[in-house]
Amino acid sequence: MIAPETRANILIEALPYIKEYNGEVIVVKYGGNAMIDEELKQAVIQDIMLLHLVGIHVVLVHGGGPDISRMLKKTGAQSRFINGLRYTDDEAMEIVQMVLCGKVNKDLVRLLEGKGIGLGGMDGGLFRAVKMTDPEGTDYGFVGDIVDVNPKIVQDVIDQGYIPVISSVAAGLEDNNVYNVNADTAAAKIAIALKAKKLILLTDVRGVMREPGNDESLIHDIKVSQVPALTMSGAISGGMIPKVDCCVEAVRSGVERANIQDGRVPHAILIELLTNEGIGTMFH
Ligand SMILES: Nc1ncnc2c1ncn2[C@@H]1O[C@H](COP(=O)(O)OP(=O)(O)O)[C@@H](O)[C@H]1O
Ligand SMILES: CC(=O)N[C@@H](CCC(=O)OP(=O)(O)O)C(=O)O
Repeated sequence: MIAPETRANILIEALPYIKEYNGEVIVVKYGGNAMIDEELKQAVIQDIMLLHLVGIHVVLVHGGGPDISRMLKKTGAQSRFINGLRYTDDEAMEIVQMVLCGKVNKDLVRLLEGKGIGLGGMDGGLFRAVKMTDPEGTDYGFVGDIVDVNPKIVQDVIDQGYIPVISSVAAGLEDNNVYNVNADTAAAKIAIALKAKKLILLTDVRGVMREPGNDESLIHDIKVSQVPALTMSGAISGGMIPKVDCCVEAVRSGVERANIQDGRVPHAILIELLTNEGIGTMFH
């Protein structure tokens, strides 16, 4: 049982942080690997609701990679990842759109109990993408690189007092295709376009590790200028590659701070934003 004075003190301790973030946009990316447990999902939703009610404009961008892989498996298709991105053929693209814009998006919107509005990258011209390429000429199929962001629809939803819940698909800029976009990248793009104060990427590890798998090697904070050396060391692989890249892009483009943190910790968002217990890896 917590004494009433202690409870009041906890709230008062949060006051400077609430003042700092009041009226600001915070983009939270909630990854599929941290979404598996219903109790944790509920804790994430409670955090977002609390922040919303104290006047902090949370924009939720979600993943759903494991759900897509499960659904692909049901159809007999395999999932293949290259540099942390899903190779997406046209059949996979249909599943990606169904799972992300349908099941995952609407489940989160429902949990927000009337406060959430679901948006896909096609809504209101939010994201336009071209086919992803890289210097090696890798073919990723219908994986898109967002080249144009029109955040008006998201700002309108915020201005009307709702919480935007965004899925990472995009309309083709130069063709009629729909593209699959990594959700971390989509979160960074929207954070930049909305001039968000902070980008938080929730995942299933404590943050960026110097030695993956060794929790003791967690890097607490990192200057974006230090990232190339870290990448060269080979410490960053798989799904961590797009995460690190997009934190760097966000910070370089004016987002004050980007954080990669453990979505398996209950109330990780509140701990990061409203206490002095910074968790995870902070990019600045
Ligand atoms: N240096 C590293 N530090 C931490 N995790 C790493 C690192 N390199 C690779 N990873 C992997 O990246 C994964 C997170 O990416 P991903 O599975 O795509 O998460 P999400 O579904 O949350 O987007 C971790 O579970 C871990 O296996
Ligand atoms: C291009 C690409 O890889 N797209 C991702 C989109 C979903 C996503 O990013 O989900 P998580 O955040 O849960 O990993 C995919 O198809 O899995």
